[in-house]
Amino acid sequence: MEKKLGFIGAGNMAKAMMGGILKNEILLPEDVIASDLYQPGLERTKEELGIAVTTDNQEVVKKAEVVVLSVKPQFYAAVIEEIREVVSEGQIIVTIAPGQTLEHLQELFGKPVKIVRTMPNTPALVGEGITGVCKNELVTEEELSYICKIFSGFGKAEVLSEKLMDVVVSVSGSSPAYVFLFIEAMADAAVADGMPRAQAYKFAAQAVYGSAKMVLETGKHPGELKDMVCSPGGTTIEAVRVLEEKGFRSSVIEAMKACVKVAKELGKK
Ligand SMILES: NC(=O)C1=CN([C@@H]2O[C@H](COP(=O)(O)OP(=O)(O)OC[C@H]3O[C@@H](n4cnc5c(N)ncnc54)[C@H](O)[C@@H]3O)[C@@H](O)[C@H]2O)C=CC1
Ligand SMILES: O=C(O)[C@@H]1CCC=N1
Repeated sequence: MEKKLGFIGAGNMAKAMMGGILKNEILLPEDVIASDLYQPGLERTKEELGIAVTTDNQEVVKKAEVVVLSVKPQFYAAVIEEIREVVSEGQIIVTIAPGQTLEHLQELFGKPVKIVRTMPNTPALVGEGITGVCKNELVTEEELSYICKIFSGFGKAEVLSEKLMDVVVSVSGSSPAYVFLFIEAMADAAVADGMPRAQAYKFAAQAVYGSAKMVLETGKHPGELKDMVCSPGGTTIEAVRVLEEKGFRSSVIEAMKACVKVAKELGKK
């Protein structure tokens, strides 16, 4: 029998995960419950997904064997304080917040609790997410596999060492935002050169999608794939020259280092 899955906080990330889990039939709507402080949002989620909803966080813990804490990192301490007494030994608490280490979470609970720390991303909504996963010593390998199965319902899930979790924030948790900026910028340029807006998004997004697929499916180095596009004396190498001149790669690297820094700082709060 499948375990019931609960979400405390039914915002963007929780809805992306629930959408992926239900669409791919990993769980049925009756096996999912979510709580939030914001009642109108909850009612919409109930209508859209057919799941049970409540404004009582403790009810989620009482009804679900696996509970995902899907509030902002700054609300973790308050939510844990609210639910810690009703969390039982056999339950699994899944976290999705940057910076919140297993050690810190354990301290907040103040008692032994099975915790799986993860970092998903919003492409979960369309079944193309990727999630980094690690666990504390109370979680068995079988339980970890079960959590990975749930996360695989909306993309890929990979177990890794906790010290890499801040990197996962920058390379996949936050990175859809940089990719959307990139797509928007490409579309703006296409519009500037006369293409209708909707068509520009389609062409830019499909080019990003196809390029990502080439990296994943050919196994070729991204540099080699880039070289395949650059004809001698052609259009692409000229665009590459300008991107290098404007510090494109360095901007991405610096932005991601800033992202990791904030993830580490969030863990100290
Ligand atoms: N949005 C993203 O792309 C990603 C977000 N995350 C993490 O997911 C978590 C949630 O982020 P988002 O969904 O983006 O935020 P959000 O603001 O969209 O959702 C958070 C929800 O929690 C609710 N909430 C606040 N306090 C609450 C409480 N005491 N009890 C119950 N519900 C409460 C809010 O009303 C809101 O609906 C954060 O920890 C974030 O770092 C992780 C990976 C990607
Ligand atoms: O911006 C944030 O803090 C969260 C974590 C990863 C994506 N969104």
